[in-house]
Amino acid sequence: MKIFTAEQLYEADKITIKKNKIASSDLMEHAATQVFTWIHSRMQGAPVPIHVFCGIGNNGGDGLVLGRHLLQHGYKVQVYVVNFSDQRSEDFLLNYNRLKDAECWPTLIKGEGEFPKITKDDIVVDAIFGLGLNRAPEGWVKALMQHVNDARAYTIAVDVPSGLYANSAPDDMEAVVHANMVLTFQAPKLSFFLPETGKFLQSWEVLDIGLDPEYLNATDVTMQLIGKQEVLPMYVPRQKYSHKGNYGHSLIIGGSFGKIGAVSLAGKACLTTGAGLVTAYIPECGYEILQIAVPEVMVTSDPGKRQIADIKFDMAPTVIGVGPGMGTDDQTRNAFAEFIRTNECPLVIDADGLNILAAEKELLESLPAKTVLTPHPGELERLIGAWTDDFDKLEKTKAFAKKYDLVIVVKGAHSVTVCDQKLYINTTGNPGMATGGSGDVLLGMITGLISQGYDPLQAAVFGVYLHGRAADIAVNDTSYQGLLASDIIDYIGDAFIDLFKRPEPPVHEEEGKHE
Ligand SMILES: NC(=O)C1=CN([C@@H]2O[C@H](COP(=O)(O)OP(=O)(O)OC[C@H]3O[C@@H](n4cnc5c(N)ncnc54)[C@H](OP(=O)(O)O)[C@@H]3O)[C@@H](O)[C@H]2O)[C@H](O)CC1
Ligand SMILES: [K+]
Repeated sequence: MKIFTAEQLYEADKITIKKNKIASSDLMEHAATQVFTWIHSRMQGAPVPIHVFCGIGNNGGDGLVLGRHLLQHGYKVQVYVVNFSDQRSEDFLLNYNRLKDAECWPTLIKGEGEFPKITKDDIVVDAIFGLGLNRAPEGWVKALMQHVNDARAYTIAVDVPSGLYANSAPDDMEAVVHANMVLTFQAPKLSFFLPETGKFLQSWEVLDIGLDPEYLNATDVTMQLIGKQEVLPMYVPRQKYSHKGNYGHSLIIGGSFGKIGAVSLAGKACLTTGAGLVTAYIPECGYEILQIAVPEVMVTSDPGKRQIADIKFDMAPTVIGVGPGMGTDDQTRNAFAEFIRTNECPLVIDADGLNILAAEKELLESLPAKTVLTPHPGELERLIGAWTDDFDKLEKTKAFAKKYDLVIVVKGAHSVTVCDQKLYINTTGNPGMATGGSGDVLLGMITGLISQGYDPLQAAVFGVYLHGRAADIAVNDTSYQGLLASDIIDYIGDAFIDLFKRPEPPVHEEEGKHE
């Protein structure tokens, strides 16, 4: 699914109005009616108090239209105008009058003493600010937002939670409405998926407000949300008359005394994702462990007993996954550096491989084009330096990926794959995956996909999706707490089967405020 910037959505708005020869108020009526229908189909007329807070722009206008429909359908609704400015938008004013014509007089809020009482059993609709926010909410407006948050009522935000921008960091983290549900117009916004801003919402749903499909289709975006629909076309079916030689030979390099398990996990995940053959290259101490732990994986041992000391192998791998459990001992560091300088095979690099790259940045110049790096935030920071916020982090990652022609998977609740100035935001996965070894499994899976012929970007995007999906299916049996990295491997097969099963659920749960 495409993620548009606020600027692109405003443009779509204009084009739709012009092309369809409609008034902007018609678009507002349509958009807000969708919000009403969403609420009405769930509440079925229940007499629960609903507080609709409207700003003075078009987001507020949406709130006024919603208030009118709720009122006309007999809901117990109170509409407030958060009167932070006299510069009311035209469509706000039109709908303000329509609301009055429907015998509803909104309550004007002009300061702190005028906040209504909200109980936690009420419903709040936040239509204070939308895409037009251009500075931090201050004074009593900020206090009102906090008053709404403190009430802990079920809160539905129109388009975006007030205080959040679509594609940049909020100016004030204390001045953001916490939403249980965001009913967002036409397309999800980037801020819904990044850790510092995604925490302000629990769930989101897109309402199709009928913006010009031609414009939306033709407009190039730099951000995409990756779900089943996006990965299905990448899937390459297994051919009947194929053999293991058709699916590549992966080499996994890593491991050290006490961390041979990382290579077992990566090797097994690589095979389970479909690689034809997998060889593990590990220090001598791991030889028997690995042969017993994963009999399907072949093992070549390094001359180093407890850690890798000199990377030399007598085979021609299709792809190499390197780093898991490898350590950063001096000998290993030198061996890794020498390997990187001479290697020409496609690479996937994680963990200590990334740490050595961060310490010896000149090695980055020697990486093959489209090498896949899979850093967690700590590893990423060592590579690209500090960032000011999540949006800056992605900009810096884009620049870094461009400089060295890399595919970078920024791991997190929504892992983001960065390549060629584009962002691919994953939708699968769950907090159970915050457990030792799940990164090793991901490295193995991406390596296994490249082994079969997926190009590195597709392998990263598809691998991240499958990894999360396997864990999502697994937690039904294991719970979040009980999920082990090896369980993710056990469910990779189910994740493949699931590609051809049921459609995606419409509601997207985020890690939200309400613990
Ligand atoms: N195509 C669509 O997606 C549609 C969107 N709709 C809705 O319209 C909003 C965007 O509406 P807009 O009027 O552009 O902006 P807002 O309502 O978000 O903001 C209103 C004004 O508030 C002022 N402002 C901004 N920041 C602050 C602040 N921190 N404190 C006080 N005031 C602030 C600003 O005016 P200024 O002149 O004061 O700068 C804003 O203009 C979109 O989100 C949808 O909900 C349509 O209804 C349907 C189509
Ligand atoms: K809002």
